[in-house]
Amino acid sequence: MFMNLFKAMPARAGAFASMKTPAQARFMATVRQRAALEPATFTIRDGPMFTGKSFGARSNISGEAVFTTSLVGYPESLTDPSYRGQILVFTQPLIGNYGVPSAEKDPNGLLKYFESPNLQAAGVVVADVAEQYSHWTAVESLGEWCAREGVPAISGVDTREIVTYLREQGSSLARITVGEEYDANEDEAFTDPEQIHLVRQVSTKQPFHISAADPTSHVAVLDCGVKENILRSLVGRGASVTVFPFDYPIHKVAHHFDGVFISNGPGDPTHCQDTVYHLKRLMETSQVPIFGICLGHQLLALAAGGSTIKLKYGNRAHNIPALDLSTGRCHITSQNHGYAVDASTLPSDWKPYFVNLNDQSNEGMIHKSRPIFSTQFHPEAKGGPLDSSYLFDIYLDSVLKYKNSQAGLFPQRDSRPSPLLVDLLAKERVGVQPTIGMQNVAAAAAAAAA
Ligand SMILES: NC(=O)CC[C@H](N)C(=O)O
Repeated sequence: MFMNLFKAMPARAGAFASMKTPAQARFMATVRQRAALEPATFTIRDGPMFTGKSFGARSNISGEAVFTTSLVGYPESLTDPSYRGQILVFTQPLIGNYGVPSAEKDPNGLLKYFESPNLQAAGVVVADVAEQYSHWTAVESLGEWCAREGVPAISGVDTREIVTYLREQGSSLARITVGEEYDANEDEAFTDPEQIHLVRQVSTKQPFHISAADPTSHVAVLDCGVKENILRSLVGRGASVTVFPFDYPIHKVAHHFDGVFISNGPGDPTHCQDTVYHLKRLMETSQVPIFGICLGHQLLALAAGGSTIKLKYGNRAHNIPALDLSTGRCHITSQNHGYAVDASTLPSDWKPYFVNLNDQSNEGMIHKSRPIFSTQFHPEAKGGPLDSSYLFDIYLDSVLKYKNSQAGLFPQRDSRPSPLLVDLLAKERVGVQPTIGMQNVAAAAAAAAA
């Protein structure tokens, strides 16, 4: 709609020249800004090329093109480390109308509005970007944010056609090029994120600690690219968390904790063989309750002896029905994944916990006799439905039970983190490099300052 208006602008510009109200002035400013936008192309390898307008960073990138059908939550999705290396295509045609919030932190030191400190997706594709935004939390537009973070973004393309293609061909490598047209039909023009250890890029390099206000338990979190709302969901329910790098030998420290949690994260789960081994050893040597989400679910399944598969185009949406096989109740769930656990490979002491009612893919598993379970969907869902957030309550109930049972068995045991350790540990992710785009922005700034 806006694009059509834009096309009509040159003929009508004179008619607006005498407008005076602030709203009209803002409108004119937007139109002028849009007129200044550079052309950009979105090219799918061995597929079609789409021409539109750049509204983000002036750089070229490639990555795996995936699509989400979520209607809201673009600041959360774009800062979700699970999207590292991916070009995110939004099927919701108008994106950006409520702007982008700040990196403000809550009283626990966790980001209030983002899922990680930086924009994680490699690129952004929308049909129609809103340059005018309005929301009480907004501090900048989607375009300003993408430009500041070094992430290219393209609008004015037919996302229906892109998604139809991706649904038929499956997730594909693609490229965003800003400026004049570019022949990207050469293999070297496309980086395949599947060849990159993405979890290593997004995981904290050193442990960090977040204390709950009035802690009742202490949980060890394996950070494979943890979403901030997972930490909020644990800390908000009274669990202090110590967050470890994804390859930390968690089985060696688990006896200091009341529970272990395995986070979401980007890429192929089979890249994380160290984590899989540590989880296997953890389940052999400890009775500690374990909960895994998304990549965490896939890693736990690999550690249990199961296997994972790559889905044709994945599930990325906020309204996917998942049936709880233990209760027969269906939950509407938030999802973002390209891989799935092959439920037929689960060993006999495990059973499927949830199943996807759209495509019958596995949505979770649960141990038959121990407090260990995991879900493919996101019970912490931000944005998205909160139907399944009760799983955090179930997990933390088992954490408290375990804590009390251990106190009975080992009266000297104290799982509270030592004040000295809490003091020494960082309070946020350590040494995580932002996306390549952001690194380019930082390098350019350093070069300009030199
Ligand atoms: N959100 C996630 O943790 C994604 C898991 C994994 N990278 C996948 O795409 O399946």
